[in-house]
Amino acid sequence: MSVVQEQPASTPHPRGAVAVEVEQVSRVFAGRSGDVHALQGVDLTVAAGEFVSLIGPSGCGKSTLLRLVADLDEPTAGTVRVFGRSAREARLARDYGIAFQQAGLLPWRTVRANVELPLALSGTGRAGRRERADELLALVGLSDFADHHPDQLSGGMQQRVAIARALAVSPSLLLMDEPFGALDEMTREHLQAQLLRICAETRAAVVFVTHSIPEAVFLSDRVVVMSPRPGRIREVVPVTLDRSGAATPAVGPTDDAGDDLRNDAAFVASVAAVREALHGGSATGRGVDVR
Ligand SMILES: Nc1ncnc2c1ncn2[C@@H]1O[C@H](COP(=O)(O)OP(=O)(O)OP(=O)(O)O)[C@@H](O)[C@H]1O
Repeated sequence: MSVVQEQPASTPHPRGAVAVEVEQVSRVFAGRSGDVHALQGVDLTVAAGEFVSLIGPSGCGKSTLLRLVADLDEPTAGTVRVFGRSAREARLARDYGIAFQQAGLLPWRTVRANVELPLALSGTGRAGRRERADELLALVGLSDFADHHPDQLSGGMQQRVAIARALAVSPSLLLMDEPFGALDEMTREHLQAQLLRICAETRAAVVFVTHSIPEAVFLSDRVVVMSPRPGRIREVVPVTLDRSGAATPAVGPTDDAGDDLRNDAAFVASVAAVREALHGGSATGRGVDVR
């Protein structure tokens, strides 16, 4: 996992207002039976502090796009910039935190030591690391497992550790690929609310891949709807919701404010708009596995 330099949480990134700029990006993979056009001519700009979800049918290139932003892969054509830098420079400058589908934890380190790792790399002292790691483990509900090793945890718990680790140094940009995919519904909704709160506090920009329309709408300022392969942006659905209630810390074990938001007419309308964008209008919408 990449990690980020510690920056004052409330200060905008020094490189200006654009977190991610993807211009005319294509990615072609050499497959056994010919080229696979995963992405074609994709343009996307994510502002600093903006939450953008990518949604679309399986294989439409969502993860590929995220991996290009993270410099885990290179575009066949086009450019990717992160806070004004190339994706490579941004990775080396540790401009972002990553939480991907596979937790990618280090098996020989305890849960706490995994969360502390990015803090150690950014030079945080021992006491500070421990305090921050314990705070994040409490946030994801894993305080009792700090001294366990990853293989003693369920898949969903491992994912929560990876999320805590991605948040460790309050990144200006979070890249998340179905981070809540393996979680039960209650934990998932709880972590969605926590993520909103964290983003409100840190003003981090987020690029978030999901298969869940309600999840995308709950979290996002804009939902980017992609078309089946070759992945292109079919439509960008703006979401305007008052999330101030949902982003405040829950007092009990449930996130009632999040429930209120999900019952809001504006939420229901946005879910319908994204669903329409995904399924509407063309035969290519068939076979979409998005919930
Ligand atoms: N390294 C690779 N080599 C060859 N083909 C690849 C590679 N990575 C991705 N692909 C292909 O590119 C296409 C897009 O894959 P990608 O994983 O980005 O889709 P996705 O939208 O994230 O899918 P899902 O929702 O199922 O996770 C798929 O057809 C996939 O098989």
